[in-house]
Amino acid sequence: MSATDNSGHPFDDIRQIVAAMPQADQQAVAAVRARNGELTKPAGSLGRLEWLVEWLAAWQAKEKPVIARPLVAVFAGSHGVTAQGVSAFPDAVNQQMLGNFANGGAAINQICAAYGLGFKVFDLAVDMPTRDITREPAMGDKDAVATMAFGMEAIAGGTDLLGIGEMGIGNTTIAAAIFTALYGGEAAHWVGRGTGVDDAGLERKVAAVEAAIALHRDHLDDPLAVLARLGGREIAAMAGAILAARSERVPVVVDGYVATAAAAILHAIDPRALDHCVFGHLSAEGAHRDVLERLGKVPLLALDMRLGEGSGAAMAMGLIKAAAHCHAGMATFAEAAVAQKLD
Ligand SMILES: O=C(O)c1ccc[n+]([C@@H]2O[C@H](COP(=O)([O-])O)[C@@H](O)[C@H]2O)c1
Ligand SMILES: Cc1cc2nc[nH]c2cc1C
Repeated sequence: MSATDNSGHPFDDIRQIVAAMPQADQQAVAAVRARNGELTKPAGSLGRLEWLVEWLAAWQAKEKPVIARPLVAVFAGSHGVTAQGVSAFPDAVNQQMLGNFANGGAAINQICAAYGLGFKVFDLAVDMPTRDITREPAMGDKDAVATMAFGMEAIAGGTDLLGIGEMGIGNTTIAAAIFTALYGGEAAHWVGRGTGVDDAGLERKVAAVEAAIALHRDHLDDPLAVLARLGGREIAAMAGAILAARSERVPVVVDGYVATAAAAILHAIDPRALDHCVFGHLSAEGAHRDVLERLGKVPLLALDMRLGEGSGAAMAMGLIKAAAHCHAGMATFAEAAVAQKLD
């Protein structure tokens, strides 16, 4: 199925892919549970690590899940809304950080190196910002769908665990606008300090989100219209990548507040759309906890991180790898001649 068919409204293609999503493989989950009961540890003693292996098995449809080619995909975009003075950093940082990623100098390079994770960057035309959402739709509907299709390429090289992250000065304002559109409430509830704006910057962010919601209010019923009107290209691409991963049964680890905005768009289309996703960490961006509760997700880590660039997802991928290793490599009680629990 292609996301760029010419027939009908461009959003129809995305809805078709969502409607055709595969579901969890319960047989693989049952096999993991059975082996888990034999391994040399008290039942349940690896806590959520045990659940993580069930989750991997459910989506990989494998009785022994493998993480041989983990990949962190980082999507970079630029935002016209920065004209409203909503970030502590200039737009130029986007291009400069692309250079830093390529040279191995960013935090994400080091986390990937530490945990043996592949790393790929997708440049969503950082030299061509989306339009300022306080004045115009960020993108046309076709652009948004084409950008989702580009994001779907993230898994083209093959991966068995996909981390989703982003880079985009101004995109915590974009994420806050998306959450305000999806969930309602005061803009101030969804706005945080991002890269570290001062109080005046925070006020400008709230004003920008309020202006964007007022301008686009008659067009925010459809989550894909929310994505096109308010979203950045990297957010559309992340939504595409998460959806493509589902179609190919690749488990996904979502990064922080901004990446969660992409996931929330899919969840608003179909609440089952994130069943193949875990959330790597609880971002320091204040409203992340509220969003994760709405998505019914418990973050794996809480490290007060607020960097983006897939860093929180990558940290969690290290522990997911360890969970898979325990399951695959531990001895059973019989193999190790260890006495079982007393009855
Ligand atoms: O996703 C998060 O939790 C997060 C929280 C704070 C900042 N960021 C990163 O910081 C940039 C956006 O911050 P800002 O202040 O420019 O909106 C962007 O590059 C994000 O990757 C990301
Ligand atoms: C330096 C810098 C690095 C980043 N990585 C992700 N977002 C970022 C924002 C800034 C400002």
